[in-house]
Amino acid sequence: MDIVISGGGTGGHIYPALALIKEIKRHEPGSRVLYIGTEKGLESEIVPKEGIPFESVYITGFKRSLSFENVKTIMRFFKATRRAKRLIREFKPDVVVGTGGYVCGPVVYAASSLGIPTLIHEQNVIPGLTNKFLSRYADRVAVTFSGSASYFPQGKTVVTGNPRATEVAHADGRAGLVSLHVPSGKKYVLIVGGSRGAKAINEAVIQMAPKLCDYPAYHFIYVTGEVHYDKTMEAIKNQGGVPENMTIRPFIYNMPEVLAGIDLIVNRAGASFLAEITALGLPSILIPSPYVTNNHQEKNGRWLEEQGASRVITESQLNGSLLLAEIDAILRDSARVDRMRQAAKALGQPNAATLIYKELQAITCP
Ligand SMILES: CC(=O)N[C@H]1[C@@H](OP(=O)(O)OP(=O)(O)OC[C@H]2O[C@@H](n3ccc(=O)[nH]c3=O)[C@H](O)[C@@H]2O)O[C@H](CO)[C@@H](O)[C@@H]1O
Repeated sequence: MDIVISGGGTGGHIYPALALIKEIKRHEPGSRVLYIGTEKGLESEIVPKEGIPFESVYITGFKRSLSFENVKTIMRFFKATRRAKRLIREFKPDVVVGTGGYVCGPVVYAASSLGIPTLIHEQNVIPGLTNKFLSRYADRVAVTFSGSASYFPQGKTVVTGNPRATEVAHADGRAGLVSLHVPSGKKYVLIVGGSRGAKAINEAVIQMAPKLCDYPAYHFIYVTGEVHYDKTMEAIKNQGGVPENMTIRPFIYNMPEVLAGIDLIVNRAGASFLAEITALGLPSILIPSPYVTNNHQEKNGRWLEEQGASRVITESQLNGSLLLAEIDAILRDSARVDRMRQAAKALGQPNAATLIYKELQAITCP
């Protein structure tokens, strides 16, 4: 199955695409793949690192308020569609897939107008603008949560889960910990602010860093986000240095393995991470980003909290002492950890990638 795939801006749209590529290649090793993204998005860095051919189009997102920029965006959309059509005609795929982010707009629209089968994937409970627009043209809409099916046309919408869940469910946790050179026999806490890092979480971690030596049974793996790394390191060093029980990274490229090895995650509430957490049955403390469309991260996070899988802390409540106290309260209580694990696992959809692959087969060989 030869596939053109597009998804971008942040990791939450890119990693589901990469997971789906892995699944297709597992079934059909000879498949050819072309990834179309933007130069500005994280995909221009992540995708070539995976050895996947990458082409870009130039496109920006719509502003929700009235703005002249939107007129420019429409012009860019038509130009990007023309380029996407050229790339698709040259590549001749069997199917074109979009995994969200505005770059999918011109790519999936171009494919549909060329008569090529298309599928889009939605990660969040509340869908993004691009996917809502594309759902009119796509042959299939694969959603992660049954709750989002009502936003899309009936008859072509299927609940599959997020393909990244499948990848994470098969990961080797021991290899993840070894790759980070962390000491053995600890309880491991991963702190990460989504795929780009989060200033508010970084500030809380800087506050709690000097107190971590009081918790020698725990090892903290802390991901700052690429753009925040230098400043955060400087702040931690100015307070007496990196604690012995802390490992700091700007970004983790083997995240599935690392997630499979840890005991607790502190994170934003982005949908791809949540698919991963639930596939593994991992207890979590979630600090939803308040800066996203329709406050959708809080809805994602509260959904897990209601099921008993997570503890949600809002950004306005967040500080270093509260975060450290919550981490300790969960890890000290093994019965609570077990309950959270089971609740998370019950929400996981580890066969998501296979379900989407079957949908792709159905639309390419109707
Ligand atoms: C600010 C913003 O618009 N955020 C959105 C974005 O979040 P964001 O891009 O942060 O997405 P998620 O938190 O959902 O997923 C991040 C992905 O990046 C991976 N990862 C992250 C850090 C790292 O060091 N290494 C690594 O591999 C994770 O394993 C995961 O697969 O897309 C999500 C859709 O999925 C949405 O729900 C979020 O609201």
